[in-house]
Amino acid sequence: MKHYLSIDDIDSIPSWLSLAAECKKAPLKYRKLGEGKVLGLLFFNNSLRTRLSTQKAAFHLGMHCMTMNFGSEGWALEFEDGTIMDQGKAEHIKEAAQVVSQYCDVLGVRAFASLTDKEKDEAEMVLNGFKKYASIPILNMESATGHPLQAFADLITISEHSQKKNPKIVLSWAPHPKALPHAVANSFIKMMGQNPQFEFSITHPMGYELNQDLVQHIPVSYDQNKALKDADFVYVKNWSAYQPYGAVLNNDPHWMLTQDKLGQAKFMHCLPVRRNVVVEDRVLDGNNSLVIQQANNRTYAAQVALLKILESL
Ligand SMILES: NCCC[C@H](NC(=O)CCC(=O)O)C(=O)O
Ligand SMILES: NC(=O)OP(=O)(O)O
Repeated sequence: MKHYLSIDDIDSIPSWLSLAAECKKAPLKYRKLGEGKVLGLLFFNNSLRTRLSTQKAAFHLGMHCMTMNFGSEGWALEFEDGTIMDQGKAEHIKEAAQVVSQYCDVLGVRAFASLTDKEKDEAEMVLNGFKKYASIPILNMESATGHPLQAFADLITISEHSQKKNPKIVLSWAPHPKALPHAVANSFIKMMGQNPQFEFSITHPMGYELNQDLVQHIPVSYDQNKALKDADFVYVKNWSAYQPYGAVLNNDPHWMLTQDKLGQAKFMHCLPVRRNVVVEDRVLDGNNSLVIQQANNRTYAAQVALLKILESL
């Protein structure tokens, strides 16, 4: 039984990429594989793309899909062991995960970072709670520390649009009114770092350093203009500070991505994006924006991950 919890669960990036291309060309080719199988999707947070693209991927594979907005419709879950449950939490993860495992063959879970409790977030309390107590494979649909379906869709998009063998790819922080998780940036840097042919770097204001265990030797610049020079792909994302955890330190509007800064590069963002805060209209409405293609590739990223899981059952 295989899970898709992080991009470390990809056994071979080239073979996943070619399978994604195959699924994109002939989406129904593997429709027998999931026949009679049920995919359960539990959302503890909002979603447009992940919910619909994963359902579409399941449809392509012949699976039946059951989706629940768990955060608003499920019983509030307790994750700690040995708690006296006389407060707000009505159900323990131990029962919930085992019960769901009887109804489903594969389980997708979306559970963002709290951004208040670093220890629980880093321990992936919700995702790993389901992994521990469910008896079926788990698909990460954005957890506290990673968004591996997004990162794989981003890699598909870059491979489709790259004119060069060694494209220059820059991840740039941008302002945002809210404190946002690190998950998208974390999985993206991990994915880019695994491809030595990419000339990859990160730019953000001082204080927005990401988890050093993931950044490792990837070059980081505090000078956005310098970092973006001659880039082929500019991936924009806001994240809150990692230290102090979850803080919004700086909302300098000068970090918004403009057409002038983008130049000839392709623009990428996972969406949803706040126009004229994160990126100006001209970029999103221009010919160099890949955001719609990225969202389309979410279907094939999910399809490959589900296909690999189904093959392992
Ligand atoms: N799944 C893609 C991104 C989800 C989330 N963004 C958000 O919550 C944006 C919400 C807002 O703009 O209000 C994030 O950054 O991890
Ligand atoms: N990019 C992404 O995961 O979008 P949703 O949050 O809408 O699913």
